[in-house]
Amino acid sequence: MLVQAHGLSKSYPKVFHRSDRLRALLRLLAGRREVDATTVLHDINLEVWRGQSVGLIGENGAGKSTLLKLISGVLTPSGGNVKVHGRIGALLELGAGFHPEYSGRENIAMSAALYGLSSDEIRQRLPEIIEFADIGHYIDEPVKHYSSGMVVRLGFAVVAATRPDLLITDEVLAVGDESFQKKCVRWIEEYLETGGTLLLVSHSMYHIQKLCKHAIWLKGGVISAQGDVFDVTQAYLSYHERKNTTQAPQRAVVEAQGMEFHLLDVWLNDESHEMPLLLEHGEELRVRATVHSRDGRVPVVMLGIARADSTPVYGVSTEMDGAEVTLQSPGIYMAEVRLPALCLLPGGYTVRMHALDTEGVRMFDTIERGLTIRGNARELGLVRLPHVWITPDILPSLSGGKVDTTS
Ligand SMILES: Nc1ncnc2c1ncn2[C@@H]1O[C@H](COP(=O)(O)OP(=O)(O)OP(=O)(O)O)[C@@H](O)[C@H]1O
Repeated sequence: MLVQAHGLSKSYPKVFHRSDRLRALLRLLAGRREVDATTVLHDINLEVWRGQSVGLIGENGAGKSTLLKLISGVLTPSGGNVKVHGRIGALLELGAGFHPEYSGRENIAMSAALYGLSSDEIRQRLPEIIEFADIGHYIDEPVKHYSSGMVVRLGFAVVAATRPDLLITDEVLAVGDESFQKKCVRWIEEYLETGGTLLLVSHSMYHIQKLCKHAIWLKGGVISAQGDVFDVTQAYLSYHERKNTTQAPQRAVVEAQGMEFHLLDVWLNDESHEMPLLLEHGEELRVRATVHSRDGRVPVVMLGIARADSTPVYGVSTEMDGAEVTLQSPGIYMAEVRLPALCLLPGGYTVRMHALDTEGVRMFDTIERGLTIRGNARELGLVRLPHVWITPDILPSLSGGKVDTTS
């Protein structure tokens, strides 16, 4: 086991207002040491095994960064304890660990030394780290002149070169540009394939699902759910869906218009209204979406089907199938996918179309439509799978060759 946390908690003193500070000072002067505190993490029990990839999700202020800082030793717990049996590579706050006055090159040397690389190793790996960071002549400029993206590039390049036992990253993928994100995702995938362990904080469920097999949902400083990444992210997303239905709907529309890839509309069998589409079991489903691309780049479009209780059924994208989207007018693309003889069992489903960037890495927009499959079926589950019962009457024909399956 790589990480073991027992009853971990963290409190911060309550000193948000001037009056809080004054009260704290008066207490100290009166010889009382205890101060009012807010507990932001309560009784966290956690185990991470070697080779696991764990996503940490939750709303703003849920305590994700605090938990990562406790695990990486940047903060000390107020209660409980955490043990890490291995070398940690942590990408936490932007630029933490870099000296602003020194150049990128000098900072690489200092950070790599802190990670335990010898001066020979640093000299050997420097070109590879500089190549990974790929920030051109800025490598010899002081870090204080860097953009946030450049700082992340430098940080990731150093951590990648040191290949830690446990990689801890906090929203790193959200800062870099698309090509760097892609490079980081590829590096993390390779790192995991070769036995690495990952603890990743991200607000992007796409990245969490792509890189992690397990997930932990932190809510108000306690673990609300943990387990299989799809179960936990689905539970988290449906919690948000329920929450958002009680909020003003205009917000989503306004936000969507500022997006790089914005879904204009989604049609199920040529219908685009809010009412669920009614379909007989075994009929064809056609799903069409139009996407506005702010700078004209070609989007990746993804289709997802889930049962009404959020159980995922199927997901596929134009990128996975190597399918092209159609340019309709400047900046407007259309994607259509047809599912002949849809084998979903009768019930309520949600069809989702997602707009992603050209690389299929970042998800920008989602539109959902309801789908009701009608029909009489006593079978259980989500889909009707082709199958055959081996009955006495067809048994003799088995020796002759293949058996036809019913569908
Ligand atoms: N140094 C600090 N002093 C006081 N309170 C703090 C401090 N750092 C964090 N907090 C509080 O602790 C809570 C958890 O913060 P944390 O940064 O861990 O959340 P998070 O889940 O990472 O949020 P986000 O998604 O916004 O990054 C928040 O309410 C925050 O205001």
